[in-house]
Amino acid sequence: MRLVIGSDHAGWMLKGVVVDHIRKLGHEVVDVGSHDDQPVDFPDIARAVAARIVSGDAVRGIMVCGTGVGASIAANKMKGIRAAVCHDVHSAHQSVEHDDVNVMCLGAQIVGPWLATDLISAYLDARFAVEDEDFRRRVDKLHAMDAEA
Ligand SMILES: O=C(CO)[C@H](O)[C@H](O)[C@H](O)COP(=O)(O)O
Repeated sequence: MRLVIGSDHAGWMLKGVVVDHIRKLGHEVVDVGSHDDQPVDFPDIARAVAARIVSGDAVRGIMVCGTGVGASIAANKMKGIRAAVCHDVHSAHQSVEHDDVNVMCLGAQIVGPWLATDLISAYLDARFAVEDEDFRRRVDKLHAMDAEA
């Protein structure tokens, strides 16, 4: 899978761990920064991550900030993005299976590298249950909300 990943200054160190893990799993990574601890605004990076998905350049994304919260708020402003903070393994896979989440957000101030790699594995192994009528209908309603906005 081709993935896009981004972080702000609070998340860039964990982003390095995440990128290494994703590559070890055999996925391709587009890294849109940050590459150091110089302060940057998470909405700018979230926009860059989201844009790659909306354009079709990447299938899914991962965004790391201090808490994951700002990243998810910002990414969800972009049409076609379903972003969620996932700090437990169940949410990391169910958010894809039921809700077709396409940007997982992590908080580097909340999760350590070991949990982060488990979360990434669960997220990347998961597939949207497109055959389930209820899940499909709910996600279609999200698409409709995007179209209305
Ligand atoms: O967690 C975040 C947003 O939800 C950000 O990554 C920052 O950590 C947070 O906004 C704090 O900002 P600061 O410039 O690092 O003090």
